[in-house]
Amino acid sequence: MELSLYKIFLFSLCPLTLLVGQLVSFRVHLEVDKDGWLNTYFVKQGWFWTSLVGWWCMIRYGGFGPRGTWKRTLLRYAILTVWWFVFTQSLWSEAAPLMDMVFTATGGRCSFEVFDSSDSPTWSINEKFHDTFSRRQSSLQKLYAALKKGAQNPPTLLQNAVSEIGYWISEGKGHLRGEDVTPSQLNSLIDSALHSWKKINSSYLCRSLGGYWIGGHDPSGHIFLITLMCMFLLGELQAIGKRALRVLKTHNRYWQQLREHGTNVLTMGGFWNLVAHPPATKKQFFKQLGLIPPNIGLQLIQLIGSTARFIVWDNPVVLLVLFTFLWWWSLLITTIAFHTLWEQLSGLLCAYVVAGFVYWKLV
Ligand SMILES: CCCCCCCC/C=C\CCCCCCCC(=O)SCCNC(=O)CCNC(=O)[C@H](O)C(C)(C)COP(=O)(O)O
Ligand SMILES: Nc1ncnc2c1ncn2[C@@H]1O[C@H](COP(=O)(O)O)[C@@H](OP(=O)(O)O)[C@H]1O
Repeated sequence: MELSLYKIFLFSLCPLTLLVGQLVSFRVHLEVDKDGWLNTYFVKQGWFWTSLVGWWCMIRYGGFGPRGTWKRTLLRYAILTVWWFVFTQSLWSEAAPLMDMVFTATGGRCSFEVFDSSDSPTWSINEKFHDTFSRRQSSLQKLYAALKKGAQNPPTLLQNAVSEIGYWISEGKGHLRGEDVTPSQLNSLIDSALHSWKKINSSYLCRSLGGYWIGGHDPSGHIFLITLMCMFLLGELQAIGKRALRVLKTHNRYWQQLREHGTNVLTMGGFWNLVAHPPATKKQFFKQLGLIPPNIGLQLIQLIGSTARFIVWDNPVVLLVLFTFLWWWSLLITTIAFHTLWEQLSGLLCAYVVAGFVYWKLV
């Protein structure tokens, strides 16, 4: 295989991003919302989006035609999908994914340290017990449900623990003050009860019971997945790139429409006013929408429609590039804000060796 400039870019993008992220993290401290829309709906469902865009490009650029490259693409996709699945997902409900096996084999476990067991006389929730208020609340609810479900004829102390958690859920405070039990006793009671009922060997199961993963070496699942996704999309771009560029250049009509309708919309009375003073409420938004002259409204709808058609139907390579950029950006954020360097490196390496082999040997 000859080493083109593109190949150098493909093979070095993720390792270089990790390096840059590490350097930036020395100077910048980032607070990232784990439950933001990008992470929740896109990165955490990343293999779905990547498959969809990858295969859609394959279909639209004639990959399934007589001279299509679908057989090779399918082989590469199948290898990457199997590896993604084995590394991050449970093959069956009792089995742990590989990344969680590494974690438990290196001393990690699912913890249920709910209450702060420092010397403080007042009962409070342990700061390490999940990182935001809403995550804490939902984890307390999961824990409450798990304890109620698991304990048939629970001993009094465990009953106390359940009712204490119930109090924290409904009142935001506890009621065991002054009773003859300490926070650390309750913690170990909850911990040993749950660990004796179930073999908690995956982060998914741990979270579903309200616990959190501590200790051990936890290879970054995000870095693993994003590296796999970037390499798949950029790797397949090689196969469709030339054709996609040719198609992109033939859409003069769209550019002409964009210029015409775009100029009309931009010069519309009140447009810049709308940009400068965006509506604060939904009501205002619809009121301002109603003020748009009908012919301009029609042009706006046509513009949105033809842009969607231009991107999704005629030139899905734009989607491929947008998604690759989205994944790359999330990779950078993950390398700046999450995990230790070694956990980032192991996540990267586990994806890189397989994706590297696939795009080195199977192209
Ligand atoms: C598929 C056959 C190809 C034939 C081609 C026919 C053409 C059809 C055209 C389009 C079809 C599109 C196919 C879509 C199939 C998609 C299949 C899926 O992948 S569905 C599952 C999606 N799941 C995910 O993406 C989850 C990803 N998330 C994770 O792995 C983890 O959450 C994490 C590693 C990111 C983090 O783990 P955590 O424990 O730390 O939270
Ligand atoms: N780019 C990103 N944006 C938001 N959250 C991220 C992120 N990268 C990682 N995380 C979060 O950091 C935690 C560790 O990720 P991972 O082990 O997969 O690398 C995960 O938390 P949760 O699993 O609690 O949501 C994940 O959602």
